[in-house]
Amino acid sequence: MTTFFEFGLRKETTKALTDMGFEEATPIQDQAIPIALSGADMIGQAQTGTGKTAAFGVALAEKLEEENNKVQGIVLTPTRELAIQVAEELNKICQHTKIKTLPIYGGQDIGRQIKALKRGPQIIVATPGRLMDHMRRRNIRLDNIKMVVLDEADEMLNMGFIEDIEFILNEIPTQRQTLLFSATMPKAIKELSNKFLVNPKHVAIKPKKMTAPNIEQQYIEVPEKQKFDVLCRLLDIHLPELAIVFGRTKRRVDELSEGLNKRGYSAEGIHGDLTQGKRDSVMRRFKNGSIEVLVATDVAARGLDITGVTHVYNFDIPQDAESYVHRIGRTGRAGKTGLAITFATSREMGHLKTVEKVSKGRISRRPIPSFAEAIEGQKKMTVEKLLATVESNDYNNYKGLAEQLLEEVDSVTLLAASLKLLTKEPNNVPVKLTGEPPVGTKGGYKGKSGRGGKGGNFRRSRSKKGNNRDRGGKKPGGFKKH
Ligand SMILES: Nc1ncnc2c1ncn2[C@@H]1O[C@H](COP(=O)(O)OP(=O)(O)OP(=O)(O)O)[C@@H](O)[C@H]1O
Ligand SMILES: [Mg+2]
Repeated sequence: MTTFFEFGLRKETTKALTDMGFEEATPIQDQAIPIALSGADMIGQAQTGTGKTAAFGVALAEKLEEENNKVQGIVLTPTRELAIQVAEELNKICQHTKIKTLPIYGGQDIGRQIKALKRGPQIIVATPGRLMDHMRRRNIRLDNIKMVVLDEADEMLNMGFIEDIEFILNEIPTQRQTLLFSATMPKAIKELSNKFLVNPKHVAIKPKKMTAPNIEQQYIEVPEKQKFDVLCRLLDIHLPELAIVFGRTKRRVDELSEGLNKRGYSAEGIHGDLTQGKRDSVMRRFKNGSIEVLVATDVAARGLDITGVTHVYNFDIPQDAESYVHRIGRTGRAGKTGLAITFATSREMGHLKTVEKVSKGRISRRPIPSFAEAIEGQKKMTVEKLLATVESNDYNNYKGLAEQLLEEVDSVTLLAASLKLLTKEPNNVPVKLTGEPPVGTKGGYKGKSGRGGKGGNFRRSRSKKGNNRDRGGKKPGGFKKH
């Protein structure tokens, strides 16, 4: 394994990486950093959670001029949350230099962004739609751009951003360096790279399977109507630190988060119809642990790096293998382990097998957990909490009361009653979700063909019919959301 010192980086960059706790380069960093530093165009592919951000971040930190207050680097991301996160990571990597990174994305006050742009950031991390707004208003000059990074390039194509990306790239001087990153690289990427990259070097850390090795993958065959109860049981059994539950549509996400709250879980939803303020506050509270379950559409499937996500639940099976790989990749990052569980109805079993085959991982079958197992899980949690309180030594105010009670009731009875009180027994508050058609069968959504990978027409035509899936930056009528 290579340490960052071996790349011959300037000391400001190596110091920042050390401050960030990075000791050795990950395999993608090991291979991509020297190529990016050499000035070559590059296509970089490596599994989720393996440090692609820092791979291009280090190159940006090294190659841009800190004394020059013109925008010299642009990173495009498919979602707003990812733009914010990537900008944060780049600011960390550049913390000992004068290089500043600004995220610009839809839904945020444009006046504020204009002011921030005037302060002269060297790097901009943007969603395509909002960057184009600024370009049209001439708030941003792109003639000093030296390096362009397309993060999650394939997703930007899936979302129908192809014309926007072409428009943006056509406005940037051609002597720039262009880098393209993702964990998945479907064929459509080839056309884009043929058009906009010059003799790109391919760096692919491609193990046998697309999914990261430290994610345990399971599925449960469960009828649509039982999914919600099964999810609650699993949450009680697994006791995740933080969990992400993926639902297919915005309505689904709303109904699921409402239902989970009714059953006593602290859950919030995130999807593209919420205001940016709400999206930001949900993400903030999830990151700081005040929400335990994030319910999300695919808007949260790509790139998000949230420490503490131990479990991912595909409440609705993803549309295709790529979506599966990215969704489950929100756990098991940076060497940590994670558990991903996918629900499939009997009619979706064929689709599940296809996802398993294409992603080349093994998804093992698990039975529907019982109510008794759920109670056992909760009891375990109570005992853990109780023992932690014993350890903390912070109960002396209660000792007198305990002695009084022990004069009346025997110790086992008292403790058993206390344990019952402390245990959140699974409740059965009725929760009704609107049914979703199965994926991969007639009447449902079709795997790949439904993604509109090339032209993006899918997105627009579906939205006209009132589909409320969450892939797509363009509202009917051609407005852009991102
Ligand atoms: N060399 C390193 N040593 C230790 N941790 C690292 C290193 N490089 C990156 N990380 C950490 O690993 C985590 C995942 O990195 P990152 O988000 O860049 O992954 P990614 O490859 O872009 O994944 P995805 O495909 O999901 O976008 C981050 O928390 C990051 O800070
Ligand atoms: Mg990433």
